[in-house]
Amino acid sequence: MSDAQKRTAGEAAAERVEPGMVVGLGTGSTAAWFVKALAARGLKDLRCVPTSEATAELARELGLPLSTLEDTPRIDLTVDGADEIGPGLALIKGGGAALLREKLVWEASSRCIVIADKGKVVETLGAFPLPIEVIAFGHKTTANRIADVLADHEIAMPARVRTAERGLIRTDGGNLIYDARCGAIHDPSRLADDLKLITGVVEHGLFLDLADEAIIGTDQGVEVLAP
Ligand SMILES: O=C(CO)[C@H](O)[C@H](O)COP(=O)(O)O
Repeated sequence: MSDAQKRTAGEAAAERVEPGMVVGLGTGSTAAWFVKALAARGLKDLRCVPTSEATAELARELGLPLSTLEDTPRIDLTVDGADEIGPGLALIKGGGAALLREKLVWEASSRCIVIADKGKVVETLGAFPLPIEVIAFGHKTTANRIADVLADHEIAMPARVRTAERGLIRTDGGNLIYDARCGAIHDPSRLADDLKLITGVVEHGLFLDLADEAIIGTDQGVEVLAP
């Protein structure tokens, strides 16, 4: 993980924004570099839709004009980080627990750019634990059903609820996150569909067919990847 590479990617993505755009602001350390670089450009008439309370706070501090998905349901361009970038720009996201709002904003966007350091690019998704957002009510029952789906995908390890020192992590929406140590996800599309069918699962961190472009920061500059 290289913060310099994250910064390179974030700054390059900020150059893609034009005055007057509605911009989706991602969450995480790479997205934060984008937000800072965007604010530094001082573009006129932007409206920015943050994907988390943390990003909203950063954007507010930097003086970026904020909006909501309710007030601006169509977004021109979203720029966000990822935990893994696989073939076809299939992604794992949600390491920062913002996957639900992120996916809502991505899906409302005409164009999505994923930004990352070089270490995030993988041949097969799944080394990074797959985040699954779950309603707190009955979450242990939901976890059993998630385990059944994972077993059907030859993933033996049950997903684990995400905790911090103060107890269970809550998302901005008040839900819980389960992390599934998949190892390798051989059929991301089928796994995505199967997880979505579980009552109690709100969303999962597989972002498939959503990224239009990846800007990867390297020590030499940026690499641009297409799906
Ligand atoms: O999906 C995310 C948050 O939910 C982040 O984009 C992802 O975790 C990458 O974070 P970072 O840029 O800090 O490595």
